[in-house]
Amino acid sequence: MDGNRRYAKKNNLEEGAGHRVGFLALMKMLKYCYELEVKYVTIYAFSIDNFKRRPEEVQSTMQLIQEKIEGLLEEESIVNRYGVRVYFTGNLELLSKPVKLAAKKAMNATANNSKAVLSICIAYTSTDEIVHAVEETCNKKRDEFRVLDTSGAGYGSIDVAVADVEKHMYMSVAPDPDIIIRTSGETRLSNFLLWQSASSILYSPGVLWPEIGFRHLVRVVWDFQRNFAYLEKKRKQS
Ligand SMILES: CC(C)=CCC/C(C)=C/CC/C(C)=C/COP(=O)(O)OP(=O)(O)O
Repeated sequence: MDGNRRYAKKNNLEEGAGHRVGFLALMKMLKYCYELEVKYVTIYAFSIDNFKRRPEEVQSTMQLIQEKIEGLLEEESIVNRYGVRVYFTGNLELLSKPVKLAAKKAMNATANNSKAVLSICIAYTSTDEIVHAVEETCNKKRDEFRVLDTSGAGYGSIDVAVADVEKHMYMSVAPDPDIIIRTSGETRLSNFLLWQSASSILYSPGVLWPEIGFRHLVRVVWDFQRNFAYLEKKRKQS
């Protein structure tokens, strides 16, 4: 969701207002996705690098995020209207207690929703996710090995498969994305889903996030559908 602050500047608004309009754009885009029956949507709400912003900015963005997470639980929210299960994926230990609590409450409250899945990447970077998953995998393998190794000969080498690591990814709650949309004409992934995006197509409309609309979504879905058969063939060959 790139470009909220630039949108605020462009329209002579306060910085925080850019994020508020950005949130409205997010709700609008989610509605379009669910109407088009896109089952999995993942959003990059706040990266670990975003914590390096000015402390007042981090605090006000986090306050907004907390307020909006709590709003997701209202009866008329998009999450409840479309039966969406919400996951917060990231290093949640880096969040303040109230934000962490709000996130956990939202995950519990939507746990029985099954029509779609919304993963909200918060306190997330892909490299952190990979390191965390590798660490968890090694710990698990070591424990399994300990149980099996009665010889006392030590560990030797332990095999690790791609699927072992994937099981421990925060994003194991959703399949790899077909499409990644990053606004503002930026084509960098900025540490978002690096592992999962090996076969994704990247679409980068030149508008700021709050300016995104239905036409951008339709265009990329249309493009994806046209190329789907070709992409599937390529995937199977590789
Ligand atoms: C519950 C929930 C999902 C809340 C989401 C709230 C929300 C819209 C957060 C966006 C925060 C963010 C860092 C946006 C990127 O724009 P930027 O600040 O990098 O803007 P710039 O590219 O113009 O600098």
